[in-house]
This record gives sequence, structure tokens and C-alpha cells, in this order.
Amino acid sequence: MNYAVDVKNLKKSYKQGSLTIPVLQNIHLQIPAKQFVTLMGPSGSGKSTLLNILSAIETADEGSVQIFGQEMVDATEGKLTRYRRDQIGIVFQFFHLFPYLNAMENVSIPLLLAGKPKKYAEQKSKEILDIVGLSHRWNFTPKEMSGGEKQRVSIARSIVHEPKIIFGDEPTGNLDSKSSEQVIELFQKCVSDLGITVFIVTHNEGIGKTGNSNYRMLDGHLIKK
Ligand SMILES: Nc1ncnc2c1ncn2[C@@H]1O[C@H](COP(=O)(O)OP(=O)(O)OP(=O)(O)O)[C@@H](O)[C@H]1O
Repeated sequence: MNYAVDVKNLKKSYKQGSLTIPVLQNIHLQIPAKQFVTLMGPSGSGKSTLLNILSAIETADEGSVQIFGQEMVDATEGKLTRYRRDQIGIVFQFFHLFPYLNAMENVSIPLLLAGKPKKYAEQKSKEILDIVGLSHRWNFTPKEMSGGEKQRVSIARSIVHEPKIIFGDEPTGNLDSKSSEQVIELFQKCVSDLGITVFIVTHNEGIGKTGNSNYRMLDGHLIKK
């Protein structure tokens, strides 16, 4: 089977002075394409570290990390840059939108960074804002939007360049229950309508039970629930 994510024997530790602190211990993870998968676990158990390695923000110490068949461990910086730019979308807890840009301009950014013409980027951004249910807010800046709307703009920004996979680090952590529900529904739509694989870290027990499969991290060990 070709997996979206295929991780084998992944190990990661951090050095603190003379101490080596193991954070990820022999992780195995296989996520089929076009699935919605959740990861829970106590604070400090290693969830963000795993997500950061999958999104090529951090590097593994040992093991194999294949995303859609491409090996990330020991990949060249050029390959990792193309991977981050073209293949993945990332959604954070605190949105990370540019405060002085409106929704359409925020969503356009990945396309402009990839060298697409401004007119194309703006038209495509408006199409994606329509998909996330915010076409009527295209010219609103972040301070004029609710938390849920801001997160839907950041999801629009994460999918505008048509990535194969979205990684979310507590994407509902800063939202009320109704907005959280809308965000999860939107991720499910990304999977069913757009064929994107979605992998999110959550502290919400209810969300941690949704999707195709659910994992738990405990002291750097990954367990399938
Ligand atoms: N850059 C770093 N240098 C040193 N230690 C780090 C670094 N990043 C993370 N750690 C440590 O690795 C461990 C796991 O951190 P990580 O952020 O992955 O946990 P988490 O499960 O995502 O926690 P939370 O739910 O609080 O976000 C923690 O003990 C943390 O202090």
C-alpha cells in the first residue's frame, strides 16, 4: 500500500547541556491517503515534535520518514523547501495571519511566494474562501473576524496551493465549541471533496475520537487507539 505518511523507527532527542533527552522513541506511523487522523497526548509527550518532523520544520535523528513515498530524512535542503512549499499545508492554534492584510490577501500569500501572478492568486484565493464559507468576508482583516473565521481563513491559506496533506497543531485550541465543530467539518470536507489527507494534534477528547483513526502519544511512544 502507498501511504501518505509512512514513518519507521523514528527517534528524536534534544540536548540540554550534557544531558540527552529522548522525545520520540521508535515511532511507527502509517496513514493511508485521504484520511483524517488525530493525535492526542499529555503536554510534553512529543506531539508537536512529531508534527514538526512530518512537516520538515525539524529533522529526525534516526529512522525513515516517507511522505507520499518521498524520504524526508537526509533529503537535500532544496527538496525540503519544495516539499514545504508545494506538498503540505500547516494550520496553527493561533492562526498566524498578517494583521494588515485582508482575508483574500492572506490566502494569496503561498501562491505569490510560489511565483504565481497576483491576479491569478487573488482569483484562486476568492475561490478557496468560497469553499471555506467566507466569500462574503474576503476583504475583512483579521481584527474584523471571529476566531472561527480567522481559523477558516488560515485553513484556506493552507489549501490554496493544493497540497496533498495538511498538518494541524491544535487547530481548535483557541476556539469555542461551535467554531471547533465548523473547523473539524471543514477538515472533513478537505478529505472528502478535495482528497487531502489531514493529520491534527488535539487536546479535545471529542475531536480525538473523530476521523478514520486516532493515536495517542505517551512519553514519546505512539499508540493507536
Ligand atoms: N527545541 C527544543 N529543545 C529542547 N527541548 C525541546 C525542544 N522542543 C521540544 N522540547 C522538549 O521535547 C518534549 C516534547 O515537546 P513537544 O512540544 O513535542 O510536546 P507536546 O506533546 O507537543 O506538548 P504540548 O501539548 O504542551 O504542546 C518536551 O519535554 C519539550 O520540553
